[in-house]
Amino acid sequence: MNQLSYKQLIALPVIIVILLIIYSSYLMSRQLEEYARFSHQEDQLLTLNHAVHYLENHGTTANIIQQINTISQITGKRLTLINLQGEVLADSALKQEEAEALENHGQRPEVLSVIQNLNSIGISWRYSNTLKTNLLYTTKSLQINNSTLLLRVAMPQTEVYQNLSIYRTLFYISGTIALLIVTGTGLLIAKYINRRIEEEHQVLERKVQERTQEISALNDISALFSACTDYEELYLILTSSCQQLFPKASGALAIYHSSKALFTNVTSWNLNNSTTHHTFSHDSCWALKVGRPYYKKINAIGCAHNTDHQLAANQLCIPLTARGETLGLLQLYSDEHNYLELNRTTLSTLGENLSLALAGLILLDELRTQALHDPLTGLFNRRHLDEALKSEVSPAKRNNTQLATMMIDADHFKRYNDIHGHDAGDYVLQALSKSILEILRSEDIACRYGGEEFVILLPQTSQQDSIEIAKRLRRVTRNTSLQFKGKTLPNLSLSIGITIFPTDSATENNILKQADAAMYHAKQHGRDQIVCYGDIQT
Ligand SMILES: Nc1nc2c(ncn2[C@@H]2O[C@H](COP(=O)(O)OP(=O)(O)OP(=O)(O)O)[C@@H](O)[C@H]2O)c(=O)[nH]1
Repeated sequence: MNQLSYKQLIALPVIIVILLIIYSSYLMSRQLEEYARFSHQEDQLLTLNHAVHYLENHGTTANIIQQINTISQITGKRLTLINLQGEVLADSALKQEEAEALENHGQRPEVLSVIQNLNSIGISWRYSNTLKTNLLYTTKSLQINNSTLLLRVAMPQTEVYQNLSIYRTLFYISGTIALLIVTGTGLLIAKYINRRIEEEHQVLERKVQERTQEISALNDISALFSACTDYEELYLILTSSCQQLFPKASGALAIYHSSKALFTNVTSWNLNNSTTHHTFSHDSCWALKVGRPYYKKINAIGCAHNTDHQLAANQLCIPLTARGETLGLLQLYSDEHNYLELNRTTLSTLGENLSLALAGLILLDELRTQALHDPLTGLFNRRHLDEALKSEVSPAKRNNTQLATMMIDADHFKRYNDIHGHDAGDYVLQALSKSILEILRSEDIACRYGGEEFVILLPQTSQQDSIEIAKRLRRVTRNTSLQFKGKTLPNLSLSIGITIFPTDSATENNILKQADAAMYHAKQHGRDQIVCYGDIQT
């Protein structure tokens, strides 16, 4: 629908106001006429009363006609003296002989009513045949020298209408002024409303534009999030996006470590560096406790994890969850009044996108772990061993250090399975893997090579040191008590082959062959022993 102009908007109310004014003018005019007639009648009755009173006190039969004429001159009204038979005795508007020649007034309504009741006052608005004009007649009885007479006062109605026309003129002038004021005010109000609507419209348009830009920016961020292949990339995009989209806010991202049941800040922006690496528990955040975003206004209760930013006016914590699991916490701080509140929807959407991205990375991690690990023992698998060999040989070559490779095989494992069952075999392989991990350093790499065979890469390790490690492993394996389904299982013996790069002239391609050859040699010579490839070559 086309927008109406403010003139169109006020046209209908103005027409209604004008009609109302015309109608009320008509009513008012009638009221004014009533009022004018009433006030003139009152005025005339006052004159009549005064005249009667005066004549009763000062009038005599001899001077009555003169008195009437005098009063008429003073008041400007016509006075007529009539007897109870209706005969006119005197009239201030006529000569005495003309007055006496007048027809009997006994049937005039204002006279007749007083003749019938001497205490009453006769009033009549009518046409005067004598004066040829409309008059207001009022009549009252009076006592002069013990005789009862009637005094009639008359006044032309033209006076009434003169006053009425003054009243009307005043009314129309004030009405026109009022109409002009009302119309002018209406126009101004309509103009003001129209301007406000226009402003509101512009504000809305601006908001829609901003929201569209925000949505587009969020889409871009979401696309970048989903393209991330590692956490560092994700943190970088989050930090730069938040700084760009919400320049008046600072913030941090914490990741949940289920193993420790703790959150650790992994990145932050516009905050001091101590925020990153800050660790806190689930209970120290209201958002985590209630399971939905928590917005803290100024002076409200803040979260306990927010130790450095307790003074920030506003704080918004958004739990990051996916498939019902808590993955992390997005924290935002701002000293700008209402800033976070105004951007809450966008920040929540950002939080949702971030949750999805984190869930994607966790899944990717799980897939990577599955792809590179052996499901039974949790050690690296053969695929990872190939990669690890390449990445360990290079630094050994570059730094001229030794890389020890150990091939471990459980002795007579087939028999073990046959006697104690496949499940017990699995259990023993898991126990052996645990023992291997226990004796290794963090930089060592343990892999399940296949079946009951294991390979360990020991960077920067000499033959002597690797023999010590192998001995320790055999000792631990021998001494570990194996309890399975209420039974104590016998311990395994191990045959271990060792080769040292580059001492044993091994190359990247034959390290495993040499370790296998040494292990095979151990098998051939009675099992349960450690053989170094270098020793069987000499
Ligand atoms: N329980 C269990 N057994 C496995 C697994 N992988 C391989 N094996 C068994 O390990 C046994 C290996 O047998 P062999 O290669 O003959 O070797 P061995 O019996 O250990 O004899 P030597 O190596 O000569 O001492 C086979 O019976 C396989 O079935 C596994 O994941 N779990």
